[in-house]
Amino acid sequence: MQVTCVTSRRETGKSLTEYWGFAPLPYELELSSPEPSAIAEEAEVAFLCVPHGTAQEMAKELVSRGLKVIDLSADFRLADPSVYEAWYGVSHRFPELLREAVYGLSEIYAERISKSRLIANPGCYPTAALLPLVPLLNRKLIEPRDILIDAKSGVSGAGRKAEVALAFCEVNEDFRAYKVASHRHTPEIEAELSRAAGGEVKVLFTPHLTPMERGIFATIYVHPLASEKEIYEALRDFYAEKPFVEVLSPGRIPRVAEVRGTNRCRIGLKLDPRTGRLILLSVIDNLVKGASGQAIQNMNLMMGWPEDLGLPKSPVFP
Ligand SMILES: NC(=O)C1=CN([C@@H]2O[C@H](COP(=O)(O)OP(=O)(O)OC[C@H]3O[C@@H](n4cnc5c(N)ncnc54)[C@H](OP(=O)(O)O)[C@@H]3O)[C@@H](O)[C@H]2O)C=CC1
Ligand SMILES: CC(=O)N[C@@H](CCC(=O)OP(=O)(O)O)C(=O)O
Repeated sequence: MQVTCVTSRRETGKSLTEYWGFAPLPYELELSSPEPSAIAEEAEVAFLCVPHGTAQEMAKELVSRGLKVIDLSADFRLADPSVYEAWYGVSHRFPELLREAVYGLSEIYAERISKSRLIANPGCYPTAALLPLVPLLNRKLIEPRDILIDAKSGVSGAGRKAEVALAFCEVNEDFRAYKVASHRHTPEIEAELSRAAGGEVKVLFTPHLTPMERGIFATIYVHPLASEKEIYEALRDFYAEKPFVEVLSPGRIPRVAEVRGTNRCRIGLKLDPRTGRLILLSVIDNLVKGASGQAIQNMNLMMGWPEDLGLPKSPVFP
């Protein structure tokens, strides 16, 4: 794969290495403005890393010019345009394209992704929550009611733009919940869980911001319908052939440091015998499995390449 075009409206004309010193050298690319016709001349695949509402227009332009598109925004994640409008405050202008888009949760929809030209890359919190829950709901090993998702994210989850609430002194040594009972990832999680359960599923989802650069830790409380051992074996077997999802033996608790910089999702589980609840613990790197890593995994699937091509599996520690 060769990167042929990187866009930015504000930094147009700067060399990529001047703007972003981490790019591998030598790299002669110059940042250009996001012009679909110019992008289409240079590329076969496009990753859209622009805000919600902006991506839909770009996706339409690029798909109609024959490109495969992986959209990292939420514009094609919610199948129902009225749900999208209710949560994102903008209408969907391309409902036909929305119907065609495939939700890019790689491990669950690999087959459909490989045949699609437009992928809705999942949100970071939904990726962490859905990977443990979808196979269990699908196999009726947990109840589809009273699912509580308590999730914590590093600050890079909010993007790179400057914002007072995300400045060092605001975030460091703090820990806060936000968008309580109103986060826009709730309908995304519910839509996928409902599909897996074959009926409507509602969840309580509370996101938190932690003073980490990257990482998501989701603690999920469910009512089990099978023993801890059966649930563990079902998850382990489901992901046995999947290169990036690792299911830990019951009682082994994953850490975000174990997935930092990788495309891994690590899942732990433990039954609380006192309450009868099962606790699922899921960790990902929000920027990799929660965003660009899963986007590359989806490109690999779309191109018919090995799924793990170019993707990091080992974390850097300490
Ligand atoms: N951070 C994360 O963990 C995750 C992010 N995402 C999603 O990925 C996308 C990118 O996120 P992230 O990189 O974090 O966000 P940033 O805010 O860091 O970057 C947004 C980018 O979009 C460009 N942009 C902004 N407005 C427009 C516009 N109207 N037209 C064209 N380009 C525009 C900006 O460049 P310029 O203004 O120079 O054009 C900038 O490069 C978003 O949709 C986000 O929701 C998905 C999963 C995880
Ligand atoms: C810490 C933080 O602010 N996180 C972001 C989620 C980022 C993400 O993955 O979601 P999208 O792709 O849907 O933007 C938030 O809560 O909005």
